[in-house]
Amino acid sequence: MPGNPMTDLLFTLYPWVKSLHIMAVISWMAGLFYLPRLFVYHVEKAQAVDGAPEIFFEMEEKLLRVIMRPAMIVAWVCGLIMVFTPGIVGWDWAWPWVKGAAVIGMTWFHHWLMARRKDFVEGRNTLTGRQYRMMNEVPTVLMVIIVLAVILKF
Ligand code: HEM
Repeated sequence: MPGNPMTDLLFTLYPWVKSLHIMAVISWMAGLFYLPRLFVYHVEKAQAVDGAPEIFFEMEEKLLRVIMRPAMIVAWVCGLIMVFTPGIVGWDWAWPWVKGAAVIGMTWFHHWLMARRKDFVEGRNTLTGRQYRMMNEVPTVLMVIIVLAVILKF
């Protein structure tokens, strides 16, 4: 639809929005990979050292609030702007649906981590280091699915 000012604007912005999307996704993923690792050491090591649990609380809270939440919001906003840019997403293909499902899974995982942080703060964490190590594979698997979906466009 050339000539429509809104469409023209979305086309002009598209490479910039995509760049911002990828920057946000990198930052979000960094936290999604690292926070479960912090939980592993929080469970297994923190009790042995005076003052260590408080340091872990602060690191976990800052990572979620300062890096992960803003990055998730920017990734979603930029992703949705591209979804509404005509001609970018072909809904007849499988990849947008596969990516959409994986991205919802990634967002669920983010909220799962938030809930586990709350458990730590309230002293009612029940998961072991091994369980947190296993949950660390969730964002890895979802990332592989998402990257293959956006690159192969099956
Ligand atoms: C948060 C919700 C998300 C939405 C709504 C979304 C949506 C989109 C859309 C519509 C595109 C444009 C596709 C194209 O230009 O052909 C795109 C590109 C891309 N997305 Fe996402 N995305 C999201 C999250 C993610 C995540 C979590 C990752 C990585 C783990 C990711 C990785 C990418 C990459 C690498 C591209 C560039 C692909 C290319 O060069 O064509 N996205 N995204």
